[in-house]
Amino acid sequence: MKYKAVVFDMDGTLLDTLADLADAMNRVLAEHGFATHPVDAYRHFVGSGANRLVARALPADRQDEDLRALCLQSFLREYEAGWRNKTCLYEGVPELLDALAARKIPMAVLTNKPQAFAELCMREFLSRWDFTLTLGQMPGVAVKPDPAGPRQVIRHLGVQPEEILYLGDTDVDMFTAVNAGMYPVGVLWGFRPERELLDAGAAVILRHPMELVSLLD
Ligand SMILES: O=C(O)COP(=O)(O)O
Repeated sequence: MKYKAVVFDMDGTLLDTLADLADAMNRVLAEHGFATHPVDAYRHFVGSGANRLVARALPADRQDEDLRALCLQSFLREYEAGWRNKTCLYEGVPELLDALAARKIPMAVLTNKPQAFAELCMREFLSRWDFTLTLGQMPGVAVKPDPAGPRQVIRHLGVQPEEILYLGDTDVDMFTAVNAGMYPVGVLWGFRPERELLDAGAAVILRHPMELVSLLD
């Protein structure tokens, strides 16, 4: 078998978190008297960490540092209050994780979600499965697509980068896989379109989670 481990992105790949993220940020925007965004707009705001989500959601002419920092704190507070209201596993993900577990394939999560929320989500939605590591965004550590996070995950898994399938739903995820030497697998059930994933280097595109299993044979 060519591939020995699977690393997953979280938001838009394992979990549909879009509505809870959007609701939290829209509450912050409303609090400041700014226009809110439709939930679908957040498909393009999520993926590069909470800092970038806040900056992308704020009005273009209100990007001053202090306001961004204040809104980031408010966003984290609001998200803490509502992170599991509408969030759920994508259809087919439990079956895929069961299939990987049955084959004893080591699994890990690498996400730009703040570490504390990544851990909460793992406990709430993914505790049935054994993950070697969950690595989220931490202060002072560069977010994906920087290769620092992937290197840490690869070390923990104890396999070569080219033996790892990295599944993600955004261009950032594909760049992350390419930068770290992992095999970039784009998924279409998440937040972004196929064209973006292909342009960012996706080697293969999945329409349903169980399609991953054929890459392991
Ligand atoms: O940007 C985020 O907050 C999370 O994004 P990711 O799980 O797709 O890395």
